[in-house]
Amino acid sequence: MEMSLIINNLTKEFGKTRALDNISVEINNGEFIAILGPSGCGKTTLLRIIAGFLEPTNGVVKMDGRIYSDGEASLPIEDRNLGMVFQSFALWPHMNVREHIEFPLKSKRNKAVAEDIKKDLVNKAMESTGLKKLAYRLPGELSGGQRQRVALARAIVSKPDILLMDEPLSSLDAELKVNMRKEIQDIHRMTGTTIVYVTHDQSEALAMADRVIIMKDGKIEQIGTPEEIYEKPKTEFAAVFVSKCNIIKGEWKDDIFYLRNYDVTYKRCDVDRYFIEKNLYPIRPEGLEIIKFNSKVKGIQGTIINKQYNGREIHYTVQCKEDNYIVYTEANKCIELGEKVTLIKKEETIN
Ligand SMILES: Nc1ncnc2c1ncn2[C@@H]1O[C@H](COP(=O)(O)OP(=O)(O)OP(=O)(O)O)[C@@H](O)[C@H]1O
Repeated sequence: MEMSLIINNLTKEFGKTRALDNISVEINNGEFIAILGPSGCGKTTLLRIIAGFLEPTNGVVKMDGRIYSDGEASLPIEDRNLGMVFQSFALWPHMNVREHIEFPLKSKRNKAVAEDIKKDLVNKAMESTGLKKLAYRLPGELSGGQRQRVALARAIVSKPDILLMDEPLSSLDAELKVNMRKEIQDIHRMTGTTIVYVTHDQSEALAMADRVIIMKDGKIEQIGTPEEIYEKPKTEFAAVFVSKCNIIKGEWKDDIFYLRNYDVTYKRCDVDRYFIEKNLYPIRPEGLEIIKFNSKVKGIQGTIINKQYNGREIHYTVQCKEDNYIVYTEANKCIELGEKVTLIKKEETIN
């Protein structure tokens, strides 16, 4: 596949704060990329540099061979063919839906586009976002989800090379969020646009993206497909942030892991070298089984200190000596708060 957006050794410093620390990534044409990380990790800074709102301290951003920024020269924002959707959708109260969507086509760079083509582009953008019937409504007469769709339609109308999205769903309620995910995926499929999507919500990133970039402290921790990121985390941070892994301490000797504090061993499954070097074993919450305390069974002993019913599953927090572990079980399993239990690693667990 043809490379589209190339980011090379990108660094951004604000005074003493290094918001981006030597970031390199190549994004394919038409790819849906999620940038995932906690608050302050540099996601927005990366997006703002791609957009052209910020200049990097060092490094290069190139789009289809064209230099966007290289630390010296910089292509002005209006000459980068971008669509943008941000957390606050910034709609003008006096402009109706249709006028909002027409607006980007009135810019200088679209001057040469014929009126009937513009009309066609606006109609297509309204159709793909389901806004046709609402064309003459003002923002104040729309629901949150409908306003978000106007922002999306406005961003895609001029067929951008890249669509940049910064936490676009964060102000919507839970149900609407899940519906809008589907709409964004539909738009991606229909338009084939490259999408760079910033979020701190791992379920959003895993659900929609072709590849996920996990960031921490201005650095890339891991890049991979949602499956790779979830099933084969390569760092402790990726394992905990995305898969909610329990990080069990102990010691590796060849392919056997000896747990610290317990007379228990685990055989090596698909555990990344990173964890072996650090004498750790990451286990996802569904990779442990809870049984009522049984001193004859070799496992981690602990006490249930929290229980959350979650529909299909129950999420338990189990206090085991100095560590707390999270375990998900089927909802029909009945273990009470305060009960003593034994945790056993399921055989089939990948890690
Ligand atoms: N204009 C600025 N001046 C100084 N420091 C800044 C500036 N913009 C960002 N930073 C710092 O750079 C770091 C990265 O910020 P950034 O906004 O990229 O994080 P983020 O991952 O998008 O966080 P959030 O999810 O909270 O928006 C933070 O430590 C932030 O305080």
